Amino acid sequence: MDFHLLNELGMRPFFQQQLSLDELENCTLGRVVAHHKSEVAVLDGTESARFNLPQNFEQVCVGDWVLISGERLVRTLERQSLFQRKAAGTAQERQLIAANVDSVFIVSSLNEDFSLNRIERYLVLAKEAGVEPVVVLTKKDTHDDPESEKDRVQQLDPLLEVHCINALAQDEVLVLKEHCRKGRTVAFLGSSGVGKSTLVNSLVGEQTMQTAAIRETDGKGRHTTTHRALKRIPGGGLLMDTPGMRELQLSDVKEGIQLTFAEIEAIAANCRFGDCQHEKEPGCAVLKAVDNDEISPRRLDNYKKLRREEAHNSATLAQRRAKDRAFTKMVNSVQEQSRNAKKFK
Ligand SMILES: Nc1nc2c(ncn2[C@@H]2O[C@H](COP(=O)(O)OP(=O)(O)OP(=O)(O)O)[C@@H](O)[C@H]2O)c(=O)[nH]1
Ligand SMILES: [Zn+2]
Repeated sequence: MDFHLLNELGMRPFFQQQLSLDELENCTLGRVVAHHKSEVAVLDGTESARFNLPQNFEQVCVGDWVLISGERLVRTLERQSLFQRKAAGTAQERQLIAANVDSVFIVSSLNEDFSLNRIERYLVLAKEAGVEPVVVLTKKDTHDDPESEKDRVQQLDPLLEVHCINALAQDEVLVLKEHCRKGRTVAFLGSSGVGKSTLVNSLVGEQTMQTAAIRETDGKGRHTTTHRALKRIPGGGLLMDTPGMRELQLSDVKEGIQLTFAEIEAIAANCRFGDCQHEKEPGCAVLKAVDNDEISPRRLDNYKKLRREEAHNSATLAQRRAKDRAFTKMVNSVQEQSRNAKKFK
């Protein structure tokens, strides 16, 4: 195995340590750059090859490291980070979207759409996935006081990396280069029109991006091209570009919420009631912190809203139906009671 080439694809001790001596000697490693129904395209340095997914093979996604023996996929290595989505309404089925991303750029433009709530929502997704978030505020050139907005974002978390740039200016985009260096994998989150493609183009250059396609051979040695969800940035790392990133939902993200709103969760430990909803319960430490200006009302509202959405989306279809049935039953019984009450009047 050529570890120098693999390192450029993101190989590091965390993955290497998972290999047995036997595997080190007899297998090769590759990174999944595209995933079709029953096939994956795997890059092992300069060229990529397609492999059939054996039946009963564990779920694989773009960004995964896989172990290969000859023409056969052996196993997937444990992931360092994972973006995933639970298929709507089912308990176990999950859809893996992107594995082993190192940094995710949360892009938000400094115009009317600018919203701390939305940034917090993306922070939840990043933290849940175990990926380092970097907030990038674009369209700095169109705003009178961009630094004040940057300060507001910084207040969400003093340790958060926040940049404020004009995405069209190549020299300003350089602040993100460190994240895109060789061996690093980056991804983008953000609404439509905020400047994600502009950033990518400024980072890698439109021309180079198009020519950066790596040759791929199929089993018969023919060269083919497929849509790659993991692309190499010329002279740098890898760019995760899968449509699934746009469809991430707030389901099964309890931990992401806890990490994003850590200070609220810590204060909530002092509420009188263990199940305090921080609405108007007596002895609520969170509401007291809002009164004392320690937590902004906006942030508390968004925390509650994201928690409700999380709970709703995480409920399985069966659970939702059961809830609906319980509700109907309750309504019927109330109606019956009221009818009976009238009867005996
Ligand atoms: N003035 C200015 N314009 C920008 C900046 N960033 C992006 N734009 C412009 O905003 C528009 C939308 O940018 P895109 O890069 O296409 O946005 P996107 O996030 O990729 O949008 P989708 O592809 O829909 O997800 C384009 O016309 C860009 O030229 C910036 O920092 N300053
Ligand atoms: Zn409370």
